[in-house]
Amino acid sequence: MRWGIGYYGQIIALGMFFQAIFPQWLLDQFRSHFEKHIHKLIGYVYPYIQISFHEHNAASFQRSKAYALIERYLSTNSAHLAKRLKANMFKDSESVVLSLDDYEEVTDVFNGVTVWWTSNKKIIQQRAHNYRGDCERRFYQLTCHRKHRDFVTKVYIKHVLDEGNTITWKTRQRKLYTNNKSKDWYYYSDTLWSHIVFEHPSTFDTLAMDPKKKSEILNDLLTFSKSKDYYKKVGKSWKRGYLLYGPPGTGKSSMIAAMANLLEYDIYDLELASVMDNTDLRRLLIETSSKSIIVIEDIDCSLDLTGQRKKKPDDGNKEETDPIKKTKKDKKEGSEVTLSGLLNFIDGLWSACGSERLIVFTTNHVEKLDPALIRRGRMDKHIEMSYCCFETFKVLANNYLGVEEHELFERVGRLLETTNMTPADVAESLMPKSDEENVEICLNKLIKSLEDKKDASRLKAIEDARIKAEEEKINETEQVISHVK
Ligand SMILES: Nc1ncnc2c1ncn2[C@@H]1O[C@H](COP(=O)(O)OP(=O)(O)OP(=O)(O)O)[C@@H](O)[C@H]1O
Repeated sequence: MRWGIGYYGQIIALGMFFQAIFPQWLLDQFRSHFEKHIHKLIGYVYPYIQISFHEHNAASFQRSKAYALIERYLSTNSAHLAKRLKANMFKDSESVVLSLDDYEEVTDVFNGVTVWWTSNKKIIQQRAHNYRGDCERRFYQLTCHRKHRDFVTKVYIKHVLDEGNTITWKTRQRKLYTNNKSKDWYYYSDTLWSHIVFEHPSTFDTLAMDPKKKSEILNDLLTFSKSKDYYKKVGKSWKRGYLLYGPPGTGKSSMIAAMANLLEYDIYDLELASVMDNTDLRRLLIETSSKSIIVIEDIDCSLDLTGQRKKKPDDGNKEETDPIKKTKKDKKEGSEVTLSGLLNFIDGLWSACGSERLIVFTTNHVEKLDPALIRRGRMDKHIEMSYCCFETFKVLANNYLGVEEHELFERVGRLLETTNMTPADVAESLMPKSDEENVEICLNKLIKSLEDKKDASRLKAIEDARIKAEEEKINETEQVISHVK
């Protein structure tokens, strides 16, 4: 006798097996087939797809970054929107943004693909224990043809967000920061820097200096700003030091403003005299942002050769009566920034926090600076801002009087060859002081002040020579007397 499930048993088992597998398989087959056809069918009737970008993140209620970038992109790239600038303009803290009216459509064409944007809103009823009310949810809706789905989701949206980022960066208001705050600020604020909007009009066009030198600096700056990968490749942090030196009024501050305007950087004007100690200096550094210029003006007045901080003349002996302020003042006077602290600030480990940064020192007396402070690698480029030469004068004449040529130019040129006058003084003479002062009057004013200066320096040279001769005579007489004795 044989034991087993038998012929019928085998068939039933097989049946049960297929029943277990097939329904699912069949259903899956059917669904995928069916869905494909349904999509095709919808595609024939309505061949477009829509993608929404909500203003607020549902979970955190924070404003969505993508929404803000799309807003920037649409407001700048839509000629249609630009036309009705007056209608929908509102000013946020940073810059002007144009918004799209509800349900208004804007068409955008990118690489031959057309998409349509609309601004929309949804009213949602909210019910919390103690709150009941409607809440408005705004969103942008992007419509495109179904066949461009991949291109739109993978390429176009990335393009919109990148452009939005660039526009945001370009249209933002730049800032001028300072660490020199009123004393009370220290008690009420956690931030080390205070700022105002930076709106200096100086540019490389208005900057008067030798054109060859100017274009060299311009190229240097532009190359720096595009060298992210290069700095990474050579293992250097992405920063560059500039030392600007020359007599007062030769345009050092104007140069810094022109640099900031060219690269669209913020400026951190660091006043070393207000920094308590090296730790404070490091904290200030950490709080600076990328794409910025850190400036220390008149560096020779802040540190002496031994690296000790100089006391401000008006620090004085005034007795502080307010006990809180007294403690603070005592603390400030007891602290100091050292040369090594400053060197660490420029190229120590901490200086690598943040990137794309320029560090600029200015001084009227380059010879007084410690060589360690200005060696290449720390201050990569040394720029001398000098007295006005003929080329410099031509830029100033164009800026202040709007002339490129004049018969008096030759005379001015000859005088500038023999007389040291700063661009600030030249600019002052060239600036018309009333409506009656025309080009000729202004140029004659400049010639007069150049001649006066030349005479004054000649007289000074004669006087110096006389004093020197007298001193030599006295020395000689003293030597003769001592010899006779
Ligand atoms: N090279 C220049 N090009 C254009 N304008 C200049 C130049 N130099 C000076 N000026 C004019 O003179 C004024 C003073 O110049 P600026 O403050 O830039 O000089 P500075 O060298 O920084 O002086 P200081 O050493 O005293 O700070 C500026 O407002 C500017 O109008």
